Amino acid sequence: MRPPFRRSVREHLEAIEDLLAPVLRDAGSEPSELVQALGRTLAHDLLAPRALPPWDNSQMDGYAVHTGDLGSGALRVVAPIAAGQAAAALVRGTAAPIMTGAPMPEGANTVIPVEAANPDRFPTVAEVADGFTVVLPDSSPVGNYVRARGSDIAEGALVLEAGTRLGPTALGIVAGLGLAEVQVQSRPRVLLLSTGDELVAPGGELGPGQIHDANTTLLHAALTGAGCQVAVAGVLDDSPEQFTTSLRAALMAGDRNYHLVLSSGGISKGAFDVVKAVLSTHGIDFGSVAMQPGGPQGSGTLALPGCSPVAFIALPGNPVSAYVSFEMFIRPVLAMALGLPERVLATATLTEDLDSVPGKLQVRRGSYAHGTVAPVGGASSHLLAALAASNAFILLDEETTTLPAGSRADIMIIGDGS
Ligand SMILES: Nc1nc2c(c(=O)[nH]1)N[C@H]1C(S)=C(S)[C@@H](COP(=O)(O)OP(=O)(O)OC[C@H]3O[C@@H](n4cnc5c(N)ncnc54)[C@H](O)[C@@H]3O)O[C@H]1N2
Ligand code: MOO
Repeated sequence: MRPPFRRSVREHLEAIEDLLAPVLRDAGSEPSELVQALGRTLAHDLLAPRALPPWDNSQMDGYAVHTGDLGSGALRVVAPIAAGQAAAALVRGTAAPIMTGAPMPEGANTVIPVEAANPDRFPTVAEVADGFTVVLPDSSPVGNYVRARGSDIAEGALVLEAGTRLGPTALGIVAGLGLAEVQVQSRPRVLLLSTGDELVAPGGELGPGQIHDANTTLLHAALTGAGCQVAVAGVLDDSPEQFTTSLRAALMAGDRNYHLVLSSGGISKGAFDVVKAVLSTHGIDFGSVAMQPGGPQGSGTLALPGCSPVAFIALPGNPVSAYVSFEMFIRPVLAMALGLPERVLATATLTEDLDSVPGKLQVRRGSYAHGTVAPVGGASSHLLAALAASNAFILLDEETTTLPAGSRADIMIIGDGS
């Protein structure tokens, strides 16, 4: 057992990075169908297996012609080329009706939009058979309204880099290149547990002194939103023996190969703080971080006899403390590993005075809009409704003890937390 640590926010973030980043790097990859890959992270660089467009094609409904035939009077119109057809070579001195996306016939090097033709329409089949002619403008640049082969992406070019988070546009280009599957990073597998004999699952009846378990849902949703696959162990018993037995059973159940175990509660100075009591002798360091809320923290590689070693992060039990800790220490590491957008840091004009504890980063909850941030709720870490009404954290650094209304405050935009 090591003595309790005292860390700055930066030091604790570095400790979590050191713990988690190597584990996430080795999480492996798997194939995924395209829409199922939405929000997942590309495992390898993706090179274009073919050029896009795969051949020169028309950007307009019009006439495909050779520029050398313009300005020499009416041209005989030949059979039209539709999208999805192979085009016959253009005979010099003729004009081929061509539809948007249809392949350019060999021998044609420009497209005249139908609106610029005289007459400004396409002939019927019978008119073509009767020798329909068209008068086109005297000149047109070579390549006008022609979408050249490979002008979107050349064959073999890098389309998407490994680590790209796949959104609709990335998936669109993958589909456009004709690929039905994409190799994505496997989701980190997280085992989530809460502690506290006072906790009852949502939907359950409360006995005296009991409250509903908010953290399991809060952290489950936050982890899922950050690209993890979560297994819920539920609320483990507060007695050290029962806790150890249940934790071992949870680690051995399911597919077992967790990348991270995340707990909330049971880590401060209470008489029943079981997580700290049991795990400090099994490889987990506990201590305090200069942050409020989220002061008590634990982290390390859990070495429970009979179980494979696994990264373990112990968050404090107050719901706001647990969520702030997730945002400050866990999400940034997941974001780095999975290519998630990082939280935006900005400044905003504060609407009311705020006080802060010296020596700690104070993380207050706020509502941010149009360059202004209004504190929501007080500093207390049980204020779950105020957290839900916030879209930003207001960050008051270690040196700040008071920040008056009207001053610029540092904020971190969390949106709806997803
Ligand atoms: N003497 C001291 N007491 C406390 C200290 C301290 O330094 N000295 N630190 C306080 C701070 S700060 C925090 S944060 C909490 C952290 O306590 P624990 O991690 O041991 O958490 P618990 O005691 O189990 O619970 C704290 C609080 O949160 C509620 N809780 C816990 N889990 C859930 C859950 N899943 N869903 C909803 N609410 C939950 C629990 O009922 C308690 O009210 O310690 C302070 N005390
Ligand atoms: O850190 Mo506790 O998180 O201040 O409530």
